[in-house]
Amino acid sequence: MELPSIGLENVSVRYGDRDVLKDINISLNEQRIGVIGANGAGKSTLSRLLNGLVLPTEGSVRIGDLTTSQHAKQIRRQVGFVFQNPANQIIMPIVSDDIAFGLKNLSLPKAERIQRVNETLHELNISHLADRESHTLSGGEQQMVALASVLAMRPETIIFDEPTTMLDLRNRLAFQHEISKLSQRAIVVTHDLEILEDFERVLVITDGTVAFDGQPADAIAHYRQWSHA
Ligand SMILES: Nc1ncnc2c1ncn2[C@@H]1O[C@H](COP(=O)(O)OP(=O)(O)OP(=O)(O)O)[C@@H](O)[C@H]1O
Repeated sequence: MELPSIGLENVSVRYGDRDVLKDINISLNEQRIGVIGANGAGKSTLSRLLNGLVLPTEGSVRIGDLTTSQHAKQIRRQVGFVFQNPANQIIMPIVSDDIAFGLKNLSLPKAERIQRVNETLHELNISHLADRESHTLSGGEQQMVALASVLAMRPETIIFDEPTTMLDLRNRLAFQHEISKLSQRAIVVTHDLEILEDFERVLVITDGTVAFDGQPADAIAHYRQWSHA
């Protein structure tokens, strides 16, 4: 799969008189990218910029030839987002309907929609949840269903905002395995440093800037050192 380059050029995000992200310039071409840093550093804001959920106050965010300010709708199809709180993402009362929901917008034939739902449930080892009422799921089960809904859409890039917070060890490993298999690009915001071990690149965000950008082990060492200071 040819992955479009993601570029942030002179990007700042301001809320009121507060600079949450400050003049960020980065180009993302890797397939597995982690984003770590302290609470409130700006990680979620950065991740939300990448599919146009947040627009820059200054500068531009480019996905291939498209910019989030001008091509929000096209970019939403290319860049999926798995929210930290799955309750924000699950829409339909029954799990399999929820996973099928987004597929309707892709104009796929019904048989293919059903097949994709089943395949995705199977890949994530959650086929047993297919007929469950969404509101009766545990937090971790909801997180897996939210993940399935985005995976079923097969976007080129998937952004995960703290995807493992509610997962037990087994589901965390299933998630990690799923990420390692993806042909898509995954950008993962997390406090769970272990899941980034095999990633190609990790950004450390400190106070609205990219304080470190490199290999996972070096980025984690930088973050640990910063946290102890
Ligand atoms: N819509 C908003 N309006 C005002 N301030 C905001 C808004 N969204 C985020 N912020 C502020 O911007 C800062 C960065 O928030 P962000 O959610 O990006 O941090 P984070 O690094 O993801 O933190 P955490 O690890 O706690 O999730 C925080 O101080 C937050 O309060």
